[in-house]
Amino acid sequence: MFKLKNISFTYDATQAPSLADINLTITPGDFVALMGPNGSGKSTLFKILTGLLKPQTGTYYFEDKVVNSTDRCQNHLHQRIGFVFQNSDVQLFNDTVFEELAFGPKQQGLVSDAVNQRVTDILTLLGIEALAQRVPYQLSGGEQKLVALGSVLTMNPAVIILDEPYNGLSMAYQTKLTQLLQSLNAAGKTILVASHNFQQIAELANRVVVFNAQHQLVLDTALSALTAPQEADLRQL
Ligand SMILES: Nc1ncnc2c1ncn2[C@@H]1O[C@H](COP(=O)(O)OP(=O)(O)OP(=O)(O)O)[C@@H](O)[C@H]1O
Repeated sequence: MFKLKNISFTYDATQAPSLADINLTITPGDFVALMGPNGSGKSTLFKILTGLLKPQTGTYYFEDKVVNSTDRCQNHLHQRIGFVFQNSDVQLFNDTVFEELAFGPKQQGLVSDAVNQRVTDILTLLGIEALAQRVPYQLSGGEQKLVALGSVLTMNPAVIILDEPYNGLSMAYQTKLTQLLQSLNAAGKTILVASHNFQQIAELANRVVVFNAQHQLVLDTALSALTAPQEADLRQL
């Protein structure tokens, strides 16, 4: 599904790369956790995968095609990949939560009844029906995170990428999110999650990819194959 070959990315030519020579393959149905210290490059990788940033070197393949900057290619990424940002407020721009969740399916060309049904289903699934007519930017951080997730789910993407999705969520919603992501993965969705919380990761993912402070990918393994010292290191992140 995703294949990265020797990808490097630098925000500023005067600085060291934020991602250094990354090779990574992700297959459909994978549930991958990205871990690593602050600033190691996890969000940068997500922005490359979603087409928001273009790597200076290396090749990025999505569904066996080289990703380039053409509108067609970018639209394809946008249709197939849903991205819940670390700061959800940056991705909410509609006047109501209902409109926020309706925006994606409308763009996909769904008729009005189908859009309304999808939005209602996702509001119910997330337990946020009471927020439907609220203004997104006036919501709490946790509420905004749920709305951002909802706006991704209404598009029914094949891949769901979540950057630190548990931040700001109450315990009840953390549990709900874990169950939801498990059921989405069981239904065939490919899921990538960045988190610093090994405990949460261990309940979810089947694979862990780890970056170091030098922005290199230093470990890529099944969670079940982690050694005790590796697990102890991940619990410190
Ligand atoms: N817009 C930007 N301009 C310049 N440098 C940036 C920018 N965004 C990120 N960086 C730098 O790129 C590196 C990787 O940052 P990134 O946000 O990808 O890390 P991260 O692993 O997601 O961190 P965290 O766990 O803190 O969220 C860091 O050194 C960061 O300072």
